[in-house]
Amino acid sequence: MSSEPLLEVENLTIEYDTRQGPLTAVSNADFTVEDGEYFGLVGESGCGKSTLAKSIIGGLDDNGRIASGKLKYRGEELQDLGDAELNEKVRWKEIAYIPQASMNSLDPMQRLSEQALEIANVHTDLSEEEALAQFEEMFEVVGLPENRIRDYPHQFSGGMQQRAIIALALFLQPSIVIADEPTTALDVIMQDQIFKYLDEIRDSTETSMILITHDISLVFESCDELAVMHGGQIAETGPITDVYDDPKHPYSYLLQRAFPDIRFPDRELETIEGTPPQQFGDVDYCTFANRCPWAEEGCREAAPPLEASDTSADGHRAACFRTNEIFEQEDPAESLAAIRGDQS
Ligand SMILES: Nc1ncnc2c1ncn2[C@@H]1O[C@H](COP(=O)(O)OP(=O)(O)OP(=O)(O)O)[C@@H](O)[C@H]1O
Repeated sequence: MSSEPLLEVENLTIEYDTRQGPLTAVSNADFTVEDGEYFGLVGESGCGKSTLAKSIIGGLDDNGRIASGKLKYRGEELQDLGDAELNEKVRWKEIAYIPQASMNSLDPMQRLSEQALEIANVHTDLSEEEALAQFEEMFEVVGLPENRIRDYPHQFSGGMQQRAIIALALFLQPSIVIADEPTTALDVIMQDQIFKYLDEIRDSTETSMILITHDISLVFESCDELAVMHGGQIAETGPITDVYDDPKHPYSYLLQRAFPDIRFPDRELETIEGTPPQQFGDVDYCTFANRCPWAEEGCREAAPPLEASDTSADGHRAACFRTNEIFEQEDPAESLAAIRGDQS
């Protein structure tokens, strides 16, 4: 096995051409996903999560492009590869992408087995028999009866369809599955079940997962590492336990307090005022500054580097000029209450 990290996102900037000029959807994103790791990419709607995910498999919309930076899969640079090369080298076999609203991506006219064979034909030399045997195996991993691979999508419930899609993504045994909001269309019970199966997949395969969601508590429950995105920038990244116990960026601190936490059942949930902004042109400022209770003028004058703070653990980095003051010298809850008190 190669000693290179599985996936490296290096200072990646992605732009869309729009009528108002180039929109910077992802700005200098930087993180690494290792073999077998479950990595959460989290942030509110519009933060750039899907754009980043799509760029990894070369699936950006026609008006989107990687403006700078690198994407490396086991050390090999992907950002300049064309469609044919990406198809041959990485898609499905190495990196599988489950898009948002993926239930609509199943072809209603085709049996699941036929959809699996189509993927296998394009991306592998497997015989029909081998491909179907592999698909049956994955049906079992996701908790579906293997004798139902020849069913049509409409013969499955919504949750079963979602599992069938995960089985399709897994069946060529990729090294990474990127799952973009895999459970948003499902009810809470189904969501729980899907996450239970994702856990089982972790135990029975070596697949890494990039789980994209707006729900930071889901990521805390199911991932090893995470990156919190805001306005196209990575606000904070690191091991789950460190970010959970010791957030170093105001956005992840507030986002964490916007979701229920079993440690603090009586705590009031935070609302984060405003919405993530759209950025045009160079993003040489902190995109959270206009929503951040702690922001100062300097936060609007330069983009803070994503770096370790004075006391952060290995691999734990945040992009905030004020992190040491807010999280080391003060108690963030007290200083937040004081700021809010002053403002009211
Ligand atoms: N094809 C496009 N053309 C122009 N702008 C786009 C395009 N696709 C996305 N954007 C913009 O890029 C930014 C990031 O969008 P993206 O879909 O990546 O965010 P997201 O965090 O995945 O949100 P969601 O969870 O709602 O999908 C947003 O401002 C969005 O409006």
